[in-house]
Amino acid sequence: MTDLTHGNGALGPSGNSSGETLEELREQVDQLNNQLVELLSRRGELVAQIGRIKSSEGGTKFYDPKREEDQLRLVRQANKGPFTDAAVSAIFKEIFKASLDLEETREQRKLLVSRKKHPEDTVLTIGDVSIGGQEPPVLIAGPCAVESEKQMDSAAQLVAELGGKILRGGAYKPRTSPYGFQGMGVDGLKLGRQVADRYGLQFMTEVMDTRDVEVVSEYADILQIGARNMHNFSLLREVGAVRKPALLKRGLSATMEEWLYAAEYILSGGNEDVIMCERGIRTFEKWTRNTLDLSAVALVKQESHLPVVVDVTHAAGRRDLLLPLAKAALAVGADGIHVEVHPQPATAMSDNEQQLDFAEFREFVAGLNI
Ligand SMILES: C=C(O[C@@H]1C=C(C(=O)O)C=C[C@H]1O)C(=O)O
Repeated sequence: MTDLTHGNGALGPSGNSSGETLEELREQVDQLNNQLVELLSRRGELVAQIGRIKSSEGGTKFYDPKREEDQLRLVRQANKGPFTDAAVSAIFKEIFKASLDLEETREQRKLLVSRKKHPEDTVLTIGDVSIGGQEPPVLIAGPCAVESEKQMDSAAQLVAELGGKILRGGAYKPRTSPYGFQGMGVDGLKLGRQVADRYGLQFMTEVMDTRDVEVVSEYADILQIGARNMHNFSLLREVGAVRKPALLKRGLSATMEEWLYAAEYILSGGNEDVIMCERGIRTFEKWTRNTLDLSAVALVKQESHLPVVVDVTHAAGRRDLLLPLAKAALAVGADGIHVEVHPQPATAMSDNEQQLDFAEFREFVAGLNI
């Protein structure tokens, strides 16, 4: 700074005392701007070179807060005013931010979930089930919660008979009230596994707690991450560290970007087998429990290579809309439908309003024609 203002004589004595006109002063400011831009460009070239060295050494983290802090200290020492140290620091922080963008090339900034990184559809193979790409849509069905051997056995038998491939059933239930049925825990996991095996189905169940990821992985074929846990980054990381497919429900009020970033947590941990599940979002509408966001299904399929399924049960929260919504979901490209079915929904320990009984489920599957 001192060099620029005094060293090369670009500026004469400042202020009106010099007798310079407004135009003359502005002319000098314009010249200085040009010099500043030239210096910034030279600085940018150097930073880009530093970025290339970091990449060639295998680095993926370009941000170096200590290096930035050291520079800020030197800059403050060099500052002779009239700008305050705080003002000069703020300007340099902006320069560091813009410089970081130069270091991280576009290629490196592409997300693992993105089609830009991975243009082909991801097709997951789970046992004898394939999901995604050109595969026919998959039916995921079962009770909301695992409640008993009898309940699970009858539901699984029907799901298998009607062509369902994946049996669902919660052993750990995220209930609004702490006094609501919380699930059977490990006993529920064991029951789900046994019954799924009995009918040649894959078993999907929710994992709510990082401490349960190991035990749930032991019994389940697919780990479900519920809408309320989509923002639970510790859980996402934990699921990213195991080698079990995960079904990631969209959070109640999550944007598509937040939902994709949540999936990125899992993929970046090394677990590439993620199924996205749209389950309705919270809106002002009261006649449905949630609003099914079909544009999210179509758009996430465009933006990402991951399979997308639609949970029609939670999307609307009412039985009369399940079939039309499921048809619409398939029409916009969903890779599967998720629906809850229970032998006696009226006495179910959770979600009585939404689960289909067996007759309704038969009708639903017949209407869906998958
Ligand atoms: C250029 C570097 O990388 C980043 C950008 C910096 C800058 O613009 O000065 C400083 C530290 C890093 O956050 C570096 O590490 O030197």
